[in-house]
This record gives sequence, structure tokens and C-alpha cells, in this order.
Amino acid sequence: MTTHVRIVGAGLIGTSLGIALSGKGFRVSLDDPSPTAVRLARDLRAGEIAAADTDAPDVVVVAAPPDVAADVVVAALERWPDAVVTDVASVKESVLHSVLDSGVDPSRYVGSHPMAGRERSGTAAARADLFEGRAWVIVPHETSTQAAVAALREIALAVGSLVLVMPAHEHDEAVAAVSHVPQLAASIVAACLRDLPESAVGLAGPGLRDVTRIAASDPRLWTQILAGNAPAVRAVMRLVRDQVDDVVNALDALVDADGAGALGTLSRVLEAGNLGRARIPGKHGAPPAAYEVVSVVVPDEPGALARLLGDVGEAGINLEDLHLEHGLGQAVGVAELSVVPASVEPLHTELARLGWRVHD
Ligand SMILES: NC(=O)c1ccc[n+]([C@@H]2O[C@H](COP(=O)([O-])OP(=O)(O)OC[C@H]3O[C@@H](n4cnc5c(N)ncnc54)[C@H](O)[C@@H]3O)[C@@H](O)[C@H]2O)c1
Ligand SMILES: O=C(O)C(=O)C[C@]1(C(=O)O)C=C[C@@H](O)C=C1
Repeated sequence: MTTHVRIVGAGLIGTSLGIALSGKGFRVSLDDPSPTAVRLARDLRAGEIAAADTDAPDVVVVAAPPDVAADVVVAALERWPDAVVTDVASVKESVLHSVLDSGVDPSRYVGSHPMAGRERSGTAAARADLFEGRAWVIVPHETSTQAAVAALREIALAVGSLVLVMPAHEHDEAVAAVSHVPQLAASIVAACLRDLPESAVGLAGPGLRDVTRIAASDPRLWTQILAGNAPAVRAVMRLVRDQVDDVVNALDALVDADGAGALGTLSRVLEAGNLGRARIPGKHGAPPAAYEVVSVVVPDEPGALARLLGDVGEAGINLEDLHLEHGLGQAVGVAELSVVPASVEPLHTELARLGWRVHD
């Protein structure tokens, strides 16, 4: 029997999930207070628009902002007495407490959190492959039924995620360190660029881009996430503050005194960073990245990029994504062409034959 999943909240996560599930044969109905969001989601093939007479779903996935997630979960549990209900909010304990405090029978509710996302919000940013190879945390509570957990597991596996099961408090402590504080760190570093002269910002290279990509994230969403996980985020931010203090003290010693011990401190901070970075897993044992990048040097002249894209098309190769690295005032840029692994070799050969400077 086809599983009917109702997605409530057709933004980045809801629409991405709808596209992925529809592609795997699930029936998806879409609901959102914004008529524009549901229409766009439907056009992106995320599912049908839910109407007043749409039949009851088997599973409801609440993909609304964290501050309304619990209310939407409770309303769904009350409206569909046989459906399993989950939410995908980035914080789990505060949502769970609100659901339990509401007095509704919570046994068909199980929290969840796909560790997949983007720095862009909204329906238009949806991606079919968003969840592939990513962890999807299932967060049951004391009375969650086995059937509810199993239904969620089926959905997460169907969209290519790796399922992890953990209690809400453990989830929240973990994501404070691996997601919420990294967001703050990126925002704080990027905020230092605001008043820099143009000539200084123009020197930005890949290092700054890597560190600040998520500084472009939606402040409204992230304010809710940080507020919803305040105790755990505070604990990690205190560790960050201790390290920042150590670095500033070392720099004080170098600038204002004889610098005793300063190099050792700086080196220890950097080495500790190496050790932490080395612990970050790849895409959680799932299949390797769907796309590989071919880098092509592009002269900074009118029509050059269009010519390159034309040559890629002529080669019969489907371009999955495009990123342009281009420093201010540079005579050339680098176009990073994402293609499926099987296309790397033919693309490389064909572009080189046409005179492009190509790198893997
Ligand atoms: N953005 C990420 O990277 C990411 C990753 C994992 C989980 N999440 C979680 O997923 C949820 C959605 O985030 P997003 O990035 O898709 O946000 P989004 O802003 O792209 O989409 C949210 C959608 O919810 C709708 N909405 C607002 N109030 C609603 C209500 N009361 N009932 C139903 N829908 C409502 C909005 O109209 C919007 O279409 C959040 O809880 C977030 O914490 C986000
Ligand atoms: O990769 C990104 O752009 C994200 O911000 C995704 C990310 C994260 O990994 O921290 C952000 C918040 C979510 O709750 C889950 C995933």
C-alpha cells in the first residue's frame, strides 16, 4: 500500500522531502499557510496541494519553524487520530516538552531531525538530494510506539539518510557543538567583515568562504534555534570564550610584553583544531558524494562563461551545479562544474581539447 505523507510547512526542508519522497513512490500532500509556497512546491514535484477533502495521511511531517512546531504537531495529532506525527525542528527537547505539556496522547509522536540543510531558506531552495548520505536523528520519547519509530525510519531511509536514534537531551547537546555553535562562529567571523574597506574584502579567498558559508543563513530561523537550545549552546560558547581568551592573552604577550609562552598557546589552539577537524565524519558511510567538481579557468571577459557552458552542453554532459570563484580585479576566475562522477573524464578531455585550462 502506498504511504501517504502530509508535509506541513513547504519551505526548504518540507519541499526537499516532498520531492525526494515523491520520487520514491510515496504519496505526498502539501500544506503551508503560504499559498505561494505550496504552489511552488507542487510545481517542483514535491506532491499534491492538500485540500479540505484530502484523505487522512499515514504520516505527518511538520517542517514549520521551531517556535510553532509543537503547536502544529499537537494540532496534527488531534486532527488525524491514526497518523504518526513527527517534526523536523533543529531543537528537540523544547518541542517535546511542549507536546507533552499540551495533554494530547503523545504516543504517535516521535521527534526527528535530518542533519541536512542549506544556508538558504524557502521553497525555491529545495533540493531533491538534500538528505542523501546525511544523518537523520530519530528522537523517540518514553511513550513513542514502535510503529511510529518504524514509520519514521522508513521515510529517512527512503530519502537516502542514515538513521540514528537518541533521546532529546542528548540530541540537543550534540547539535549545540556540531551545528549551533558553528553557525554562531560563522556569523561572528563574517560580522567582522561588515566595515572593512572594499580593498580588504576583495582579497577574500576560499578560506573565508569555507568558514562563512552558513553566515548567510536565515536570522529568524536561527534566532529560534539558538533560543530553543540555550543551555547547551551556552555551555559550548563558554568553551569557545575560554579559547578566545587564551588567544587574546597570547597576542597581548606578543605585542605588549616579551611573548613568553605565546607561541606555545597559539600552536596548541591550532593543533587542537586539527584534532577536532579530523574527527568530522564523511557523509556517514552512505554512498560517495553524488557529484564531482571539475575546475576550469575562465578569462574575465564578456561571454567567456557562456562559451564554457555552451561547450559543456555540446559535449552532451549534464551540469548539476556551478560555482564561480572570482577575486576582485583578477584577470581570470575558476568555474567549478559539478557533474556525476562518470562525466568527469569525458568532460575533462573535451574541454582540454577545446583549449580550456582544466583541473580536477
Ligand atoms: N534550514 C535548515 O538547514 C534545516 C535543517 C534541518 C531542519 N530544519 C528545521 O526544519 C524546519 C523548517 O526549516 P526550513 O529551513 O525549511 O524553513 P523555511 O523558512 O524554508 O520553511 C518554513 C515553512 O514553514 C511555513 N510555516 C510557517 N508557519 C507555519 C505554521 N504555523 N504551520 C505550517 N507551516 C508554517 C512557512 O510558510 C515556510 O514555508 C525548522 O524547524 C528547522 O529548524 C532546518
Ligand atoms: O549545511 C548547512 O547549510 C546547514 O546549515 C545544515 C545544518 C547543519 O549541518 O548545521 C543546519 C541546521 C540544521 O538543523 C541541520 C543541518
